Amino acid sequence: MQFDWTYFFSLFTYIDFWEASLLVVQLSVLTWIFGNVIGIILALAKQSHFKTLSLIVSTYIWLFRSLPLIVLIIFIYNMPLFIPSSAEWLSSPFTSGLIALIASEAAYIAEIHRGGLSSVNKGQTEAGKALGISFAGIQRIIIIPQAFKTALPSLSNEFVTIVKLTSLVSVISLSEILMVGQRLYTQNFKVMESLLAVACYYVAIVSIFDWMIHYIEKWFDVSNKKTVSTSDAEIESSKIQQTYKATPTYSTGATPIVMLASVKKSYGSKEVLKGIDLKIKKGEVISIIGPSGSGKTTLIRTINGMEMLNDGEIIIEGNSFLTPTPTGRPGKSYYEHIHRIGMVFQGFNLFPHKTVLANIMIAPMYHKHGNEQEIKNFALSLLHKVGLIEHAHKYPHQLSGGQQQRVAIARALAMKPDIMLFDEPTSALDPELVGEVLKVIEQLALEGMTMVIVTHEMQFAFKVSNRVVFMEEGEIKAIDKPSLLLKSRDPRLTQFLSNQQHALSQIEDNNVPS
Ligand SMILES: Nc1ncnc2c1ncn2[C@@H]1O[C@H](COP(=O)(O)OP(=O)(O)OP(=O)(O)O)[C@@H](O)[C@H]1O
Repeated sequence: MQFDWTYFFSLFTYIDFWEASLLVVQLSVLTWIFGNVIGIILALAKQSHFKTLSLIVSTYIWLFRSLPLIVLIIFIYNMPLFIPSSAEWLSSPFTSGLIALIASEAAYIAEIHRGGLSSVNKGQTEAGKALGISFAGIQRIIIIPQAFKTALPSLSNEFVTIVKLTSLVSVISLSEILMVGQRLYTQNFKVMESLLAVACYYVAIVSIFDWMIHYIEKWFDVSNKKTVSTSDAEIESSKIQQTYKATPTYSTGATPIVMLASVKKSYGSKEVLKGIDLKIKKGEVISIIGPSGSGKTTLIRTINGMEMLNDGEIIIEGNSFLTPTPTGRPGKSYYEHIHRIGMVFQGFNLFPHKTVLANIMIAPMYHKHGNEQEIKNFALSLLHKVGLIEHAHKYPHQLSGGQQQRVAIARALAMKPDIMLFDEPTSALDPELVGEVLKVIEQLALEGMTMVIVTHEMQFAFKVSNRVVFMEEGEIKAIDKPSLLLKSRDPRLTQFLSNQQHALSQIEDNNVPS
C-alpha cells in the first residue's frame, strides 16, 4: 500500500479542515482567556484569609482536576435532560464543550497562577499598602502583572494542552479537526494520509500560538527593554515645576502629628513591643536606635499598619488611626489616613515591572491626584530633587542600590505625606552608596519633613535628629535630644553607645543639635 501524497496535499485545501481549524482556535483561545480570568480569581481566592472561601476553591480545584475531561463534556452536554431550562445554552455542542473545557482548565490554570502569585515578593504588597493602594488595586497593578510574567511559560504550555484537548469535543459531535479526519478515512480508508493532515493542522495552530506567546513573554521581560533617555523637555519640566518641600518646621511646643499610646505587639507568645508611648511632633526628626532585636523595625512597621498592633492605639492629629481589631486587619480610618504616611523600606521594594517614573507616578495616579501630565511633571520634579532625572525611563534593575533607594524616597514623597518613616534605609547598601541616600534624607530633614528613622548609622542619627529614641527589649529606655542623650548616665545606653564609639567619635560637637 502506497502513501498517496497527492491526496495528502489536497487535504490542505479541504474547506472542512479549515472550518474545523477555526473552531479549534476559537475553542482554545476562549478557553485560555476565560480559564486565565477565572484561574486568577480562583488563585487569589485560594490564598484568601476567609477560610470558607479558600476551602470552597480548594474543593473546586481538587474536583475538576480529578474529573476526566471527556466525562465532564458528556455530563454538561446532557445536563438539559435533568435541567430542561439549561437546554437553551447547553444543547449547542460548542457551548457545552467550551464550558467543560473552561471549568476543567480554570482548575489547572489556577494552580499555575498560585505559583506565580506566591513567587512575588511580600515586600511588593507592603509597598503598595504603604502607598494607600487597596487590596484589589495592589493585585491588579502590582502583583498580577508580575505573577503573570512568571506564570507565562507554564500558561503557554497549558495552551498547547488545550489545543490538543479540543479533540475530545468530537465526542459530542462537534466537528473539530480530528473528527473531520476520522470522517474522511472511514469513507476512503486513507488513514495515514488523513491523520498526517490532522497532525499538520494541529502543529500549525500550536506553532503560531507558540510564537505569539513567545512574543508576549518578550514584551513582559523588562530585562530586554532598551533604555530610553530622559528627553530635554522632561528635564526642563522637572526644573520648572516647583520643587516639593515639606512645610512644617519643628518647634518643641508643636502638636503631635502622630501619637502612639501604650502600643503592644507580640509574635506568638513573644512580646516584642511592651507598651510604647511616643509623640511625634510636626517637623520633628526622630531616630530610633538600639541593639539588634530590640523591636525598632517592628515599632516603625506598626506605626503604618505593616504589622497590626495587639494593644494600644495610634492616633494621627487627633484621629484614631489604628487600634486592634478582631480580624487582625486595619479598620476604615486606616485607609482614610494611610496616604499621609510615606514609608521607605530597607529592601527598597520598587516595582520591578515599572520604570522609575512609573514607580513614582503609580500612587498619585491610583489616587487620582491630578491628570496624568500634572502627575508626570510632579514625578519628574521629585526625580530631579533626588538627583535621578536622567534615569526616569530606566527599570529598577538598571540602577544601583543607592539609586533605587532614592527612587523609593521619591515614590513615597509623591503622595505628599505628612510624615516619612525610614526602616533602616541604608542597611542593604554597599558602604560607598550609603552617603548618597543619607544626603537625600538629610535634605528632607532640613526642609522640615517630619521623619522617624530606624538606623544603625549613629553619626547620621545624632546629626540630623531632633530627638533620639533608645530602644531595648521592646521598650523605650531613653528619649532625648541628641546632645543630652550622649551625656546620659543610663548604664545600658552608655554601654550601647560605647560599643558604637567608632561612629560616635566621628560626630563633631557642632553637628549635634543641642
Ligand atoms: N514576623 C516575625 N515573626 C516572628 N518574630 C518576629 C517577626 N519580626 C520580628 N520578630 C522578632 O521580634 C524581635 C524584634 O525584631 P525587630 O526586627 O523589630 O528588631 P530590630 O531592633 O529592628 O532588629 P535589627 O536591628 O536587627 O533589625 C526579634 O526578636 C525578632 O526575632
